[in-house]
Amino acid sequence: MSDFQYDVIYIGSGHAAWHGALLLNKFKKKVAIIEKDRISGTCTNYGCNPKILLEGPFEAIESMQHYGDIFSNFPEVSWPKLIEYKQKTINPLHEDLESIFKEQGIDIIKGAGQLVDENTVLVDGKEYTSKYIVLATGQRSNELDIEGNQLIHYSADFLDLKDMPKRITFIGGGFISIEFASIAIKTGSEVSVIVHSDKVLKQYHQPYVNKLIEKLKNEGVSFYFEKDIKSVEKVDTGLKISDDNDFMLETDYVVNATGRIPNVENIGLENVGIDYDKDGIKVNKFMQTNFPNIYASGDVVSKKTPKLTPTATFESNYIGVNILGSDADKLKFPLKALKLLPIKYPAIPNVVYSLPKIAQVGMTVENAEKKSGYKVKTIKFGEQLEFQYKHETDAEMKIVLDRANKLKGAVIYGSAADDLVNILTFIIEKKMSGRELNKMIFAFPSASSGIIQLLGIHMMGVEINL
Ligand SMILES: Cc1cc2nc3c(=O)[nH]c(=O)nc-3n(C[C@H](O)[C@H](O)[C@H](O)COP(=O)(O)OP(=O)(O)OC[C@H]3O[C@@H](n4cnc5c(N)ncnc54)[C@H](O)[C@@H]3O)c2cc1C
Ligand SMILES: NC(=O)c1ccc[n+]([C@@H]2O[C@H](COP(=O)([O-])OP(=O)(O)OC[C@H]3O[C@@H](n4cnc5c(N)ncnc54)[C@H](O)[C@@H]3O)[C@@H](O)[C@H]2O)c1
Repeated sequence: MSDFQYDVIYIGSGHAAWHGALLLNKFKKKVAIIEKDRISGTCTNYGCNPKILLEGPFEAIESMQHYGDIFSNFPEVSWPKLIEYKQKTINPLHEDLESIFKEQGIDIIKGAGQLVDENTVLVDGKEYTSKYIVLATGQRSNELDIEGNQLIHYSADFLDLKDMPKRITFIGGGFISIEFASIAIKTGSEVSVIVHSDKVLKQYHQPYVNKLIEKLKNEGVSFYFEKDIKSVEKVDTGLKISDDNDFMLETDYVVNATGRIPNVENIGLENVGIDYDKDGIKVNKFMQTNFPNIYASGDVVSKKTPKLTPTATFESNYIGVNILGSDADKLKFPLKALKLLPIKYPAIPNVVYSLPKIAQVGMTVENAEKKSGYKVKTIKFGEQLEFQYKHETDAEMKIVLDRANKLKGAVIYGSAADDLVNILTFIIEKKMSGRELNKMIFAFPSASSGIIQLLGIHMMGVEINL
């Protein structure tokens, strides 16, 4: 053991931290996690987990609706009871994880951590020293510098709303607005989405995004494009949202979902001289900051890679293995293979958890259409596999194949897009051929088996127009 109290200190306890912390702890490293809020970070407490829990009952009803008049009545969701259920299920998670970390021998230090020098972190007036430090402070909701800012709420507030307001408005056209609008409209609330530009979900295949927007509009969501909101004001009948021109909308509740910004302030970056920019902390290809013993991980990193839970987890494991150094030889493949090699991300699937979902992985259709040597095929599996795919007839996907008919990318529109995209990610990563895919046996009937079969036929280079 060195002169330091710890081998590794993590500032932040989200996915970018705890996966690596557990790994290092397993290899007898002395580890501490500093956290100023709930242990386990945004995804567990205020993000992915509560969101998917709230979406579940509405998705179940929507899948019943695909059966047309087979059902004569549809159940009604009690939002207050759903929130109670969410609180009962999600609220204990941070304590459960805290207990697990402590049982494993990881020290949990509650409070805001701030670097004092390259080996010292200050928490509530007490200093802790460590050989390595991992900065994993994540992001927070962007605030709009507009009049009436104090009347605006954020994603975490929405996920804890005891009663759904009669009228609710989301500002922003990204993941959070679209996912939450998909839920809110199902509760009978009057839902509006105000968008800065002329597009929503810019990074996704726009024909599928437009299909989703049309569906949401049909359900009653109002979209207002190219609006630059300048004020929110309390009026007798609710809240008035305005821009600098003549746009005005009355609502009861406003959610600002205009993006998230990295938590780089007040963590002592200046005390040490750690480089950062508006997108986060700068790192090299080994996830090290400009101080080799200080790493940054997850959402707080300035990176082109999507800021998601799986990428934060991947980085956390990668950093853990690199810190382990020689101990990494004891690790099993593939973690061992990461040791001291520059970080290399595999294909990263990403999903909009709207109703229905849109998922993308690998090369986009747009890029494939610009480059030579790639073809784009459309598989209308909702129509072609009507009963297997639970009567969701407008579900479909577009696949990108290279000259050898290997799968390079895909975009999926449909309620099972999240699971399907994982299968397609596997096929892309394993560079499977159509022949290899067709040699395998999959359970039948299932939504995925039929889709894989259609995919396999395309990957054999067979032109099909079913
Ligand atoms: C509403 C919502 C839905 C989302 N849905 C998805 C999804 O479906 N799929 C997906 O992949 N991603 C989703 N995300 C993104 C995902 O939550 C993040 O990518 C992920 O949480 C990043 O992990 P992290 O550890 O880098 O940061 P975080 O989980 O944000 O953890 C950072 C932690 O650091 C703590 N901290 C900050 N400063 C200090 C300090 N000075 N001292 C001590 N502690 C500090 C914070 O309190 C926080 O707990 C969603 C995000 C939101 C907001
Ligand atoms: N399913 C998922 O994986 C998922 C779900 C939710 C959140 N997230 C993560 O959380 C992040 C934050 O989500 P988000 O929806 O807040 O951000 P986002 O980056 O997805 O979208 C932000 C939206 O706000 C708009 N905008 C920016 N400034 C604006 C302004 N001044 N006025 C009006 N609109 C403005 C942008 O044009 C964009 O449409 C995501 O980027 C993602 O990393 C992921």
